Amino acid sequence: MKVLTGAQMREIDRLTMEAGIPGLVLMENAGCRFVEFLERNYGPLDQHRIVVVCGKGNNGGDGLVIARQLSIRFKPRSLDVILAYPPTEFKDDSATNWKMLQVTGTRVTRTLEPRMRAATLVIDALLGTGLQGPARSPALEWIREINGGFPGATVVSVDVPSGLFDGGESVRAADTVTFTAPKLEQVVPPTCDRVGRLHVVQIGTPLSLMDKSPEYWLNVVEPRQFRRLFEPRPAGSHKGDFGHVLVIGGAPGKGGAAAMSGLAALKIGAGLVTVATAEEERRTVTALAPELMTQSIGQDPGGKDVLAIGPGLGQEPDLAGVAQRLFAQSALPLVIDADGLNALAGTAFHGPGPWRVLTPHPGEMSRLAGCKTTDIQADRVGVARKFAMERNVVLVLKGQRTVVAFPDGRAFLNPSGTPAMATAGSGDILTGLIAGLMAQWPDRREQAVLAAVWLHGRSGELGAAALTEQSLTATDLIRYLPAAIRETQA
Ligand SMILES: NC(=O)C1=CN([C@@H]2O[C@H](COP(=O)(O)OP(=O)(O)OC[C@H]3O[C@@H](n4cnc5c(N)ncnc54)[C@H](O)[C@@H]3O)[C@@H](O)[C@H]2O)[C@@H](O)CC1
Ligand SMILES: [K+]
Repeated sequence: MKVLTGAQMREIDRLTMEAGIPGLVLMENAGCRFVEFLERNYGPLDQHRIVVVCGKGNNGGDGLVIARQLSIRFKPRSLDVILAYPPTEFKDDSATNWKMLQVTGTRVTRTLEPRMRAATLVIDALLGTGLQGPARSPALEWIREINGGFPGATVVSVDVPSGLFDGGESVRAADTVTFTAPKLEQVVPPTCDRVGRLHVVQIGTPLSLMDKSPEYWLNVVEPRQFRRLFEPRPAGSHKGDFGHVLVIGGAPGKGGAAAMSGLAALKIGAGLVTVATAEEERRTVTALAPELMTQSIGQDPGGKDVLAIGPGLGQEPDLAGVAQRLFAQSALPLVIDADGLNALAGTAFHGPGPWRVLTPHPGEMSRLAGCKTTDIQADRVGVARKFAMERNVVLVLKGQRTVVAFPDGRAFLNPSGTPAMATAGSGDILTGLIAGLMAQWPDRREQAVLAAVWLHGRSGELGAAALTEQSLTATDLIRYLPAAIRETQA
């Protein structure tokens, strides 16, 4: 699903209206979809005490539609509209809706009366995509009231939690019902933490307006993109149909990392997995899973379909040289992680053509890109995208909301994951999942990478729910992988 900036959303709205769909219709649809959401998730609505806080722009206009629809269709126990600005400031479609609301006799005030503090639902229609910079007075005071002034209420935001802006104060919503497409601030940290559950509803904007244009290059990962990868296999399948992964890593004392990558590749369905390690680590590998084959680290990688280089590889110059050579010369697709990335850092590497998937965490990314970790974290999407395009690689920048950037300029944000996954070996599992899926799906490698990233995060969420955030360890991700895979078929 596409993600839009506020400016892109305004442009799409403009094009929609230019195409002949009136703004008033869009606003009515927005309000109706929002009320339907409330009915489904918080119904029966006649049991609620509802306060709708409206700004003076079109977001406030949506709030006026919501109040009118609630009043006509549901008769809540109480319904109050608070106007943050004098009603004379409403313009165009919002002004029209102001007139229409008055016909319903709904109670409207400019101040918060003490009885309203007993509200059970607060609708935040103060500021939407028209926000410029951090929220200012008087909207700012209303944001604070919405967050702290209604102790028993659930806050549901219209389109965007009002004031959502990195470095600004905003509403902290339980749910956000957004129109047409997710907006950038709703899906990237730190602002994504204030959105609550995000629901995208359609209000009549033709999605074709953004489908084709390369200008709309940012997306969120959704399981429906890759559900085909987990459909039942043909009855006559054999292990040779599902690819052979070779994991190269496991220096002395680090065999576990390579073994975990190998196990993850097996558990995501690769037909065969071999792990190449230091001689003394080969038993660590087979002890973790007897299904894994082993070979020595210097042995020819021939006969494999995908190579995963780096888990526990260590920093021996010889091994760094192996990683650099394979990166530059191998005709096979490669996944490169950990010490494999450190081997590339500081060299002027450029993807030679066959798939090169790099999976850095922010620290590794800082070494690859030669900049500070704080600069990367300040613009994760921008840094990842630029790097993928310049170096002709697929870049998987790990962290909260992992970014997957492709060399053609498209990027995807992954919504799944939990801080429980900040634990040793979590990255080794991801490397194995990516390699294992790429080996099975040589014609669907993009979907394979996105699926691996999503499943990794979702397994973490399911595992943390069962085991606690503290007790989840990397191999638990593999235990919860089947449940995550099943969700893609739901
Ligand atoms: N065709 C459209 O444009 C549609 C727009 N819709 C709604 O309209 C919203 C966008 O409407 P608008 O562009 O009118 O903008 P908003 O309603 O988001 O806000 C604009 C108002 O906020 C004020 N403002 C801007 N920055 C501020 C700041 N930092 N602090 C305090 N006040 C600030 C502006 O002075 C302006 O009065 C969307 O989020 C959506 O809810 C929907 O009705 C659907 C159709
Ligand atoms: K809002």
